[in-house]
Amino acid sequence: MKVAVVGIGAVGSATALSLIERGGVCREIVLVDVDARRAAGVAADMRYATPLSPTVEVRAGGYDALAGAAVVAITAGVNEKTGGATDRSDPEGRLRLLGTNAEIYADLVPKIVAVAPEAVLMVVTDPPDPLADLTRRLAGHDRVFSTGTLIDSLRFRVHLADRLRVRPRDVQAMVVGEHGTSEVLLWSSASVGGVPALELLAQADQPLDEVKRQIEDDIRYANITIIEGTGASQYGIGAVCARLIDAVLRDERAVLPVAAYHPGHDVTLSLVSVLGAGGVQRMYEPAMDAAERAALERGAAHLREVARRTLGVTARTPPAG
Ligand SMILES: NC(=O)c1ccc[n+]([C@@H]2O[C@H](COP(=O)([O-])OP(=O)(O)OC[C@H]3O[C@@H](n4cnc5c(N)ncnc54)[C@H](O)[C@@H]3O)[C@@H](O)[C@H]2O)c1
Repeated sequence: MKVAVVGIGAVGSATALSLIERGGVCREIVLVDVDARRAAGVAADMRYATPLSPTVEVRAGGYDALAGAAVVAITAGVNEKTGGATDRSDPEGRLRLLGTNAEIYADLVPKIVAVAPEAVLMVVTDPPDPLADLTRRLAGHDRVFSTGTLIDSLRFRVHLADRLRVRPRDVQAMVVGEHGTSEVLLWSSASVGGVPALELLAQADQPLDEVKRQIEDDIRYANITIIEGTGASQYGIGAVCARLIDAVLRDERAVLPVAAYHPGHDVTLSLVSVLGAGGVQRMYEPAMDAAERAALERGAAHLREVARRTLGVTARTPPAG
């Protein structure tokens, strides 16, 4: 199996390395970047890690090298730092990057689809949900999903686990909606070993509202906290990308909060998605209380408005081709 990564900056490089280290996900990894020398340098560096993992080849190439790719991860474009989206008080957040990155996608998606018409396209570039809507349209097919709120859900689990002093793996907690400022943390269903997380947090000395607000801020602005330290969030998302590619290639039908076009909301957003061959196979609405549901509806309406305003289309516009 061949996997391609388009955009070999911080996120693309972390994705490729995670794929190698995860092991056994694919036989070949192709790296493509508008800066061909950069892609070649990263491939040359990573090749030396491959003898430590199950057999995998890494090489750089042009778009022609995507022929036969089963999954293409698109990580090309400006990040929050370069695109000026690092202000915690800005309600638009990552949506500020849409204009610039939509132009980049308009250039590269047709090139990908021309050589890899069967590939599942995984959108990682910010803002991933509107860009997945655009990609679906440009590609002319529905095998498109975005990494959505899986990374936010992992952050939720990690910060809850910190507070509750348990390992994150044993925390069940999900974020749905937009991968962005309108995302919705599902506090009502967050649990540890079947015990509601809110009940456990209420036993702490600190007032519950304060704890919730602190955790929400940690998650909502995790990207900015990371960027203030390193300039780019990359390792967490790189691991997420490799995990999702694995789920697609093995047709796992893994149940994960990733984003795909949802006809009911008429936009791409994250719900409970079944991920396997071909991308997202089904989506379910998770249990939500009234406030969470209202927040999800508001976020979806905002995403629809963004699609109309910035892309000049609604996601319902039939795919081209
Ligand atoms: N979905 C998520 O959860 C998530 C998490 C972290 C970052 N991101 C996003 O991922 C994107 C990449 O971030 P980064 O930190 O790696 O940025 P970066 O600047 O390090 O890398 C971007 C790469 O894209 C390449 N590129 C630009 N235009 C291209 C084109 N037309 N064709 C091919 N390659 C092109 C650049 O040469 C560069 O190597 C950003 O939009 C960032 O905000 C998303």
